[in-house]
Amino acid sequence: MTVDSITLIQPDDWHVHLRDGQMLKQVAAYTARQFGRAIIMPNLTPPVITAQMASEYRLRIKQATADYPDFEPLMTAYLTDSTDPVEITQGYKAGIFTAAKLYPANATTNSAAGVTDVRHIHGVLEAMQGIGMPLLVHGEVVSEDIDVFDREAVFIERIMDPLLKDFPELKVVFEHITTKDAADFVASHHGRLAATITVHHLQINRNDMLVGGIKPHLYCLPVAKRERHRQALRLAATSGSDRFFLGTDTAPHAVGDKESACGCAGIFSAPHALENYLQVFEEEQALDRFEAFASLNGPAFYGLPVNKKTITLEKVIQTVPDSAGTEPLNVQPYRAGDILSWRLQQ
Ligand SMILES: NC(=O)N[C@@H](CC(=O)O)C(=O)O
Ligand SMILES: [Zn+2]
Ligand SMILES: [Zn+2]
Repeated sequence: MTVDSITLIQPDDWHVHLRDGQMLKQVAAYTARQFGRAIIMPNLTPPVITAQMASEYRLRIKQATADYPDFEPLMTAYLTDSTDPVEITQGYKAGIFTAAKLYPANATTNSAAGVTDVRHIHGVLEAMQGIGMPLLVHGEVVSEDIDVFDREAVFIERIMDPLLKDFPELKVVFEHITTKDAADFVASHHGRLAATITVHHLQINRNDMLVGGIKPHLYCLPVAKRERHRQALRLAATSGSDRFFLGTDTAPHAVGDKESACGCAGIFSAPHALENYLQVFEEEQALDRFEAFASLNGPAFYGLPVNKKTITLEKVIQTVPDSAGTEPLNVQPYRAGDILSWRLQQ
């Protein structure tokens, strides 16, 4: 049976980098036009560490998305070695913070101020566990002796597994998983562990990034892995398990910073995120499971209501534009120039 349109409860994006200043102004609407809510990552310079900083940043996002007044940014706190548990819990209780983000120091973009050892934040995690505040984790070790393709799998045994044992009631989201190891770990864990899966990790493997010339616009962290991992992620996303949900990790960097001798990590996937995810579910013959992944599992995990609106995607082809924004901060959308088979009705 062919389907030519699909209507579902409006999805949320549980992992988004909107940046700030001019970049925020030029990328925010791409997220707001599709999603009801978005978990906003705090890795700005300087990072968002206080409730005051988060509420000011939230206002700037609301201004940048004024055309979509119903769009709700959900703010996160950037954890450092010296984060005060009181700051985090008060921010959560005041409704400013929805979650807190653990970046292992130097694991990814703007993570220099991240956590050097999880022991330093045990007090914060204890407090978060007590109030049901989710911990979002960039799950990669940073040890120089660990190959970059193994950093997520090693993180599971060295950090994630002990952390979950130390805090059995803590809600944890393993962000942007890229390996079969992580998908299996989440699926088999009986506690409050979930994972976001990006659309690019469902669509590309490391060959796409490296064969026939290096593609800087497909470089992100965690880096895309072997084909067997991509297949495992597709199985997990379409499995019907409520522990996997949509998180694009859209991470815009100016073209000049991507096409560089030392290019930044991050894929700007916001513009056609839903169309690409839907294509994956169609290819996996799992269209009937898309709404749970995109619109139901995330709110259930976070303890939030589902969105009231619905959206419709139609079987209409469209070409992804080559560029967004203005120089020198112009960005290249994921799959620029490709023809997509679905289109979000506006
Ligand atoms: N995903 C990325 O490759 N980059 C993100 C940071 C992150 O999510 O790790 C960014 O902020 O650019
Ligand atoms: Zn990350
Ligand atoms: Zn991210």
